[in-house]
Amino acid sequence: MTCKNVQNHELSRERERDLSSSGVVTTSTGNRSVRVRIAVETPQHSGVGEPLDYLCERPLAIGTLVRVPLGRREVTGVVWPGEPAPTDATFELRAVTAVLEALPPLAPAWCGLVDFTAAYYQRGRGEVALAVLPPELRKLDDSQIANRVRKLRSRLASAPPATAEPVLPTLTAEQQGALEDFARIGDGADPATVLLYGVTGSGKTEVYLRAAADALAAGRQALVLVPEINLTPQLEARFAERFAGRRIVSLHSALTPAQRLQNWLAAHLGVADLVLGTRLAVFASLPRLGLIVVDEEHDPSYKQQEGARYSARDLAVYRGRQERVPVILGSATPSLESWQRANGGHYTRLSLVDRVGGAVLPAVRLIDMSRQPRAGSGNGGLAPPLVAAIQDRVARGEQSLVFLNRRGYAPVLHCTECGWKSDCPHCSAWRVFHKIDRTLRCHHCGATERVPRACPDCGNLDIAPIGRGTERLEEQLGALLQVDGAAPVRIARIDADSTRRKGELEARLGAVHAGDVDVLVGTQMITKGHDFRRITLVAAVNPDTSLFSSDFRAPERLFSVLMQAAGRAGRDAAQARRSEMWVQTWHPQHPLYRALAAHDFDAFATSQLEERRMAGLPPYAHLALLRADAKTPEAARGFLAAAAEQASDLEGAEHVTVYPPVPTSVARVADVERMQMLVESTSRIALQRFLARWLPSLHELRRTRSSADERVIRWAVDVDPLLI
Ligand SMILES: Nc1ncnc2c1ncn2[C@@H]1O[C@H](COP(=O)(O)OP(=O)(O)OP(=O)(O)O)[C@@H](O)[C@H]1O
Ligand SMILES: [Zn+2]
Repeated sequence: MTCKNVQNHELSRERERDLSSSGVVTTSTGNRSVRVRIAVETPQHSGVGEPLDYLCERPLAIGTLVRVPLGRREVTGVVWPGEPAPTDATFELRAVTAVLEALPPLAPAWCGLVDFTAAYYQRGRGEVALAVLPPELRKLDDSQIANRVRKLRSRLASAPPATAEPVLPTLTAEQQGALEDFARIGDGADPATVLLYGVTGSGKTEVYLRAAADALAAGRQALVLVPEINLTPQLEARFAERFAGRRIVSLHSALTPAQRLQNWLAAHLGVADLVLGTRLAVFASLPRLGLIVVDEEHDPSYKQQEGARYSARDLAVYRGRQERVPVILGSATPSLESWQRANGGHYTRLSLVDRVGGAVLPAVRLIDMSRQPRAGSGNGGLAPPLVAAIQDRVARGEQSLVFLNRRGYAPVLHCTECGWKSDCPHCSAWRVFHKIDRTLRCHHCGATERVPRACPDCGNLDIAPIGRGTERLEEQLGALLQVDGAAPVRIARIDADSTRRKGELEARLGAVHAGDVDVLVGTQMITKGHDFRRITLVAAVNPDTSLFSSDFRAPERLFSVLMQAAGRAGRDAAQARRSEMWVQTWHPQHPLYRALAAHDFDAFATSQLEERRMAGLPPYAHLALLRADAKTPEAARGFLAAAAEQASDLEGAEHVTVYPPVPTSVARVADVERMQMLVESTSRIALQRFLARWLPSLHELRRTRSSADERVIRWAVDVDPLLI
């Protein structure tokens, strides 16, 4: 489809608005037809975000899926709420080609969620609607969908095998109290949003399970969101075990298109009782929705980073209010946004301050690296007391977890002779050395090359890695931990590289849970959510790198990652007292580490919120980022500057501040230069209104800047951006 076709359609809609009629027109063939408003997927750059009008022989229920012509293609669309534009009998609208009747219509509330998402994140409604439906729905015709529905229904005709009633653990007093409070506040006409603030290992999952059981018992469906479902097979298993007689489906991007459609259908038809999914599952169609849980609500992966850049956590809260369903946001380290809302009474805070079974949180040990032997003295940058402490654990048959948020062997290779470094020719970034397959890989554009035998600039044979990633850490630990005559130390590495093959992650986690691993090495993948039972030592070997980042959210993220990592140690009460969290740092006096050592989230959050308030940053101000990509930095900057110029003339401009364009943190990726411009307002509504006035004109601005040195490849807006 070309933009022109869309525009033509749009233009004719403009003309239609001038004329009114009963909504029934006579087409050239004499059939009486009604107008229907249909959301279709139009590309964002076309500037057409609103549903389009079509003709149909009969009225269609809101939420019905249809096939309609759009430009030269035929596409899937959804009958949308709202009045079609008044009719213009002289103009012939195009007709709906097919009605997908096998599928019950989507609920008006679902359309409302999409409407909100589109308006809030400044995208087209049709684009959002179609992007969040299973892609298969766009490909199948009515009889194929009917087939899928029939198969699903017949497969589910028999009730799931009834199994023995699961044995429920006796609730702790805190869990009991939280559930009672939850039931009480959930009873009112306006179900509450609850922030379940529970320290790591306090048994938040049990609270979710009970709340879900109540919703199911009341004949409702429960939606449980998790940050990354493939990281939490354990959670899936716990729900499956607890609700053995119920239908549980998962919704996440790792499913095959056919599975995703099937699971989505099970939710939409109301046959699934429980939906467990990642951020996209917030859009699941759930006719009997009765509860929404957002586990690890602080997790950055709830924010979509392309297309409509929505926050599934925030949409869950919106959806709960709209559908009058209680929402539980759970975390040991809530986002500062949620924490502040709880402080302000917008959310009800329920706290679990103790770990289950009397387990205590691990003692935090800050190792001052300036007092340790320097790297290069054979210790691989690992403090000798830490190595000794891990050795002790190995000898006692306990597990350790060593955390480093950088994969690969070394972040850069360099030539000791001429100073050459392994930069990426396409990005403003180094290419990472992966020893396992002797490649240099750019983690931004994916460019991969064999490691050169000699320096490409001077031919020197002596090229060496600088710094360390998880692959090297694994190698160093292997060398340092092995004691002569002792059994080999079993080290497992879990990161995106080591778990690329299907089943590999489950296998490695399984080995850890089974006790077949002594030391677990990995990236953030291993620090969140897992209920490890045998880990008594957690170490963060290089957390300082994010201490002085320019991103104002970096301290919040670091604190949360470290607290979550610490939370993997000592979860079994029997081992808790000898559990430790080690932090290698050059800044042991830093307030962030001090708060960590005291396990004092409240103190940390309070001081961060105060800093944010003084600096006028979220949650006290509201932000949007306008980004532009172009072949040259000048073109990207020029576009943003011109956009800022336009902004200054708009109504409501006095309520927002538009900052000058700056390069993004990695300014060039795959030969594309990226610039961004921050837009800020103390009022969320003022910002929303302003963006809605401003952004439509940028499509035109982009078209007019067409000369080779002015052209931008794309622009996009990110409302409530997480990464600045
Ligand atoms: N009432 C209970 N009685 C006995 N064991 C319990 C009870 N509640 C939870 N547990 C167990 O306590 C452990 C920790 O619970 P859970 O994993 O839910 O913690 P969490 O609060 O989600 O922690 P994290 O934030 O670290 O993920 C689990 O092994 C769980 O089975
Ligand atoms: Zn690159």
